[in-house]
Amino acid sequence: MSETYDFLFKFLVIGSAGAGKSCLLHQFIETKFKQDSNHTIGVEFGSRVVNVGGKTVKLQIWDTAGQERFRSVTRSYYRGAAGALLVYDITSRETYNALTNWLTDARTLASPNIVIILCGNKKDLDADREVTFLEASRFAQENDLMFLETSALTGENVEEAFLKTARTILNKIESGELDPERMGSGIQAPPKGLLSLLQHLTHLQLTRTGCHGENLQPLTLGERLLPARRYYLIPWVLD
Ligand SMILES: Nc1nc2c(ncn2[C@@H]2O[C@H](COP(=O)(O)OP(=O)(O)OP(=O)(O)O)[C@@H](O)[C@H]2O)c(=O)[nH]1
Repeated sequence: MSETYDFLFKFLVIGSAGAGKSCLLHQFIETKFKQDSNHTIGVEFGSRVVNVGGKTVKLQIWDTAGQERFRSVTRSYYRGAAGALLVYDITSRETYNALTNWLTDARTLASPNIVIILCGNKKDLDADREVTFLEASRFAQENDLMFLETSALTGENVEEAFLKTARTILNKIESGELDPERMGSGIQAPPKGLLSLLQHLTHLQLTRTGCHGENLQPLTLGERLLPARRYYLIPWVLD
């Protein structure tokens, strides 16, 4: 089934293990709570086409593993992201304290213009709260982030978090602050080139090892293939 859309935005979901990233993605894509969610290994992938500000936008969402041991793998997926959900668990101060590290990674490894929304997840567990709304909203303000408290369990504010981020990116495109033509902006028009058409149809992504043989990275359009590198086709959906 072919889809048409005006823009494709690459999104990341980042934050500490157990904050509820996979459940948020699942709630957004399937409109239901993911029971028995296990730790994510590396990255998982989901996509959904939404209407924002009169435009059709395909959100290509990468759900990353929060566990430290996957950090080097997940970091290689940051490149070219247009938006990110930075997630902590309102019942876990530990996940809140780690936000600064996640934020530094996002700002340095993704595009400098990345639009980030802070999500205080597990809003339904208010009785066990360790982080107040006020404290987190101050953090968001100081760090130029949008902010919502969400619940992947009840679905509260989940759709809003993704749509608010997409709307902000669109506004930046319309005001000229973001250039969708710029490589690495995380924004694409529908697939035209052979590489993106192949990826779009097969859900396989062409990746390569980095300069020193480390981390798999997605290939960008127009990139030349080099004999010293190794190339792999990997599925977009990893679970
Ligand atoms: N009550 C409640 N529980 C939630 C919510 N979101 C996630 N959970 C639970 O929190 C646990 C972790 O959720 P995951 O979505 O797997 O967490 P994650 O951030 O993807 O974790 P990693 O993949 O290890 O990085 C699971 O037991 C979920 O059932 C929520 O909004 N409310």
